[in-house]
Amino acid sequence: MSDKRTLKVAVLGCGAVGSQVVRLLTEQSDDLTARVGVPVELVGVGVRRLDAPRDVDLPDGLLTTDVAGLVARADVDLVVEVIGGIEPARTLILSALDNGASVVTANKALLAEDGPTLFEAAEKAERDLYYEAAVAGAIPILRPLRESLAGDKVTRVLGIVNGTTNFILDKMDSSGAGFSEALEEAQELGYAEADPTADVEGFDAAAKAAILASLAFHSRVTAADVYREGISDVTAADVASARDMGSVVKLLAICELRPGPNGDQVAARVHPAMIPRTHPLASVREAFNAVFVESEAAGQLMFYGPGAGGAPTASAVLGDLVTVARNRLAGTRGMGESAYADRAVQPMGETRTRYHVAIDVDDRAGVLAAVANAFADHDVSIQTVRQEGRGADAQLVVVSHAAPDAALAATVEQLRSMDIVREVTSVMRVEGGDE
Ligand SMILES: NC(=O)C1=CN([C@@H]2O[C@H](COP(=O)(O)OP(=O)(O)OC[C@H]3O[C@@H](n4cnc5c(N)ncnc54)[C@H](O)[C@@H]3O)[C@@H](O)[C@H]2O)C=CC1
Ligand SMILES: N[C@@H](CC=O)C(=O)O
Ligand code: NA
Repeated sequence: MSDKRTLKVAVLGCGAVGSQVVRLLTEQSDDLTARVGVPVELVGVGVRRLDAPRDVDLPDGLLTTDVAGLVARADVDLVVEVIGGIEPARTLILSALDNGASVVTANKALLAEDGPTLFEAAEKAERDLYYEAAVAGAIPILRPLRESLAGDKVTRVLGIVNGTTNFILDKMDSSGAGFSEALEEAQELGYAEADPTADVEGFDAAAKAAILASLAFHSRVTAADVYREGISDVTAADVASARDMGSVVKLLAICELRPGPNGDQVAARVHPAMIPRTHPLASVREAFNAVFVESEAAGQLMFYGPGAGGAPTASAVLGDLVTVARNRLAGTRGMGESAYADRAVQPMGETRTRYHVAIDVDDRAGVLAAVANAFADHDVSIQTVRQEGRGADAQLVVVSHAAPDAALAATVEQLRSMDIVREVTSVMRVEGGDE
């Protein structure tokens, strides 16, 4: 047990999350002292500009633009990094660890791009590196994967891990709005950034998928290993087509253990998918997040709550801070990275998925057989076929059984090249039902 009388904390960044971390640290100072065992003292807040407007009243003298100097202070025990992005966040975290501080971060982009460098530095320095806030904000999901489920075998993690895209898709479903209209509303309400690319194109969710897959399957998975498609091409017709099937479109982060030639592989992907309205993830509305975990012994678990926003994210940061502070006082460390399994990553083309394909066709003899043959040519089995309309308005809606994604993509290519197919109007993967 350490004989420290006070734990000194530096917060780097005072934006949406940082300002709420600072507020909670000061407002809940007495409770934090009781929970940790010694006073937790905020000794500095590193910012880019001293005169920027902030959502929190800071005690005098705490702000500094000398962020590197703050991290280098010998008396700082714990550094909270909530600047975001790759640099200078990476250098600051590495320098904090090197100086003997423990680190709490919410930086999913950095963890997904270069997590191993950070974990190795934490290991070398014998310090904690915690990051619960990086995935699904306030929802406790990384700790359950790392600790509560450490005795089980997780086989699948299926999540709605981006609030902005869930809000947009929910709007498109509930009001029939198009993508641009729904995005505009998300921006007006402050969910989406002025530049919403990271959210809308799935980069944010892919970073979170990499972190989830690494922890769930005890392997190193980076953002580059995650197949990614965003929602900017999802049309009102896709959403309506899902509704006709009793389904809803969601941007899903899917991490699975899949059989490979030399044992189980990790498959990690982010893309829009249709899921049945009866699936627990279908009821996740607006900007909420949820993560559905399947494991061998526990079965199915669902974690739900606010996945974004300053205060919810700060809640997760403070939870880590208390744990890391307690560890530090006890002279111990929590479990770091667990990458012993070292599983290979399965290429997307080999990953088994299911497709929903809506096709405008001429309603004449032989059309159905020709469409079915296109699927058969790629060894893809059809689960259901529905015909809507007649004559020039005929539409076939085909849902496949599971097949390698490359075979399904090739089937769609072939359909697009066929004379009897006027247009392939909707192509989307299907999740959450029988394979
Ligand atoms: N906002 C959210 O809902 C969530 C955010 N996160 C993560 O939390 C982190 C922070 O996000 P936000 O607070 O939303 O971002 P933000 O953009 O509101 O805040 C970042 C702050 O860092 C400051 N900053 C930038 N460079 C700096 C530097 N060199 N030195 C000192 N300060 C600097 C910026 O001026 C800004 O005030 C990011 O890693 C983000 O991915 C994680 C979960 C949810
Ligand atoms: N931009 C993210 C914020 C949290 O990570 C989201 O919309 O979910
Ligand atoms: Na979380």
